[in-house]
Amino acid sequence: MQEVGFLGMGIMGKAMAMNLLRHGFKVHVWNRTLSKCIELKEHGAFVEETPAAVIKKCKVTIGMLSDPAAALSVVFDKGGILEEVCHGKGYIDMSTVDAETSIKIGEAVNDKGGVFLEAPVSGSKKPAEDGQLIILAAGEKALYDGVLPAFDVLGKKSFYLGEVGNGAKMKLVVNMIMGSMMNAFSEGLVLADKSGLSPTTLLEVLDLGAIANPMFRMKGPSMVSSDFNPAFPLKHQQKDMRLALALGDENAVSMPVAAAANESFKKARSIGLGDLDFSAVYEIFKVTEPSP
Ligand SMILES: NC(=O)C1=CN([C@@H]2O[C@H](COP(=O)(O)OP(=O)(O)OC[C@H]3O[C@@H](n4cnc5c(N)ncnc54)[C@H](OP(=O)(O)O)[C@@H]3O)[C@@H](O)[C@H]2O)C=CC1
Ligand SMILES: O=CCCC(=O)O
Repeated sequence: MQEVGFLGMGIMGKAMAMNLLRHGFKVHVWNRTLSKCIELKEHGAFVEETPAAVIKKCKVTIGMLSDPAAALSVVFDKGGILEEVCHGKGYIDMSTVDAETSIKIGEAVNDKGGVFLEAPVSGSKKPAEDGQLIILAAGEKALYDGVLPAFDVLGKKSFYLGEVGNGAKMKLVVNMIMGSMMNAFSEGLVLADKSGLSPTTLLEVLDLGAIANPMFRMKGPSMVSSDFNPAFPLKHQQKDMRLALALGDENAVSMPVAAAANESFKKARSIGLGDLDFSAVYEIFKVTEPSP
C-alpha cells in the first residue's frame, strides 16, 4: 500500500501527510481551506477538490478532522466520501471523536461496501512530525493489517483494540487524564509563584520526583514564559473533556476532577484562548480577585 488519501491538513494532518510523503508514499490530499494544501503540493502531494475525489483515487483514505461535526461532514455532506466509497476501498478516521460518531461513520461506509477503521492517536505535533504517535485502532482487522506499513511510518506503536468505538473511548480516557493533569499542573505553577517560590525551580523539583513526566517537562518552560503557540489547540482539549464526561455519564462514572478541568477549559475558551495551546489554561489561574 504505497498510495494513500488524506483529508484534513490541520496541525496533525499536515505533519502526518508530510511524513508519509517523506517515506515514499503517494499522497492525495484535501482540505476544506484549500490554501493549506500548497506546501504539501510543493512536496509532491496531489491536491484533490473533494473528499469523494480523494477516495475515488485511493484504496485507503485517512481523515484527521477537528471534531465530530467535521468528521461527519467529510463523510455525509455533498462531495463526501460516501459518494465514492465502495467494495475494495477503506476509510480510516484518525480524528478524536466519540464512539457514537465513529460507529455512525463505520456503518455508513460498510453499507456502501467499504471497510472502516477508527484510529485516533496519542501524541502531538512533534511526535506527528517525527512518526512517534501512538495509534489506537479499532474496526476492520484486515484493513488494520493492510495499513500497518503506513501506521509504522506515522507511529511508534499501534494498538488494535477490537470493535469500532474502543479506539475512541481509549483516546478520550487518555485525554481526560491529560486535561486533568494540565489543570493541576497549572494550579501548582501559580501557587508556587503567588506564594513567593520560583516556578522554574518547581519544574526542576517535579522533574526529579515520582510525578516527573514528558508533558510537564515539555510544556512547563513554555508556560512559565507565556508561550502558548498551539501544538494541541485548547478548544480540542475542551472537546475531548466534554466527550469523556459524556462517556462517564453513559457508564455512571463519577468524574469530579475531570468536570472541574472541563470548566477551566471552557472558561479559557470564553476569554478567547481556544486557538492557543491547551497549556494556556494556565492563564485563568493567574487571575486574582480584585482587592476590596
Ligand atoms: N494537535 C494535537 O496535538 C492533536 C490533535 N488530535 C486530534 O486530531 C484532530 C485534528 O487536530 P488538529 O490537527 O490539531 O486540529 P486543527 O484545528 O489544526 O485542524 C482541524 C482540521 O479539521 C478541518 N475541519 C474543521 N471543521 C471542518 C468541517 N466542518 N469540514 C471539513 N473540515 C473541517 C480543518 O479544516 P480548515 O483548515 O479548513 O479549518 C482542519 O483541516 C482533532 O480531532 C484533535 O482532537 C489528536 C492528537 C493530538
Ligand atoms: O489529543 C491530543 C493529545 C496530545 C498529546 O498526546 O500530547
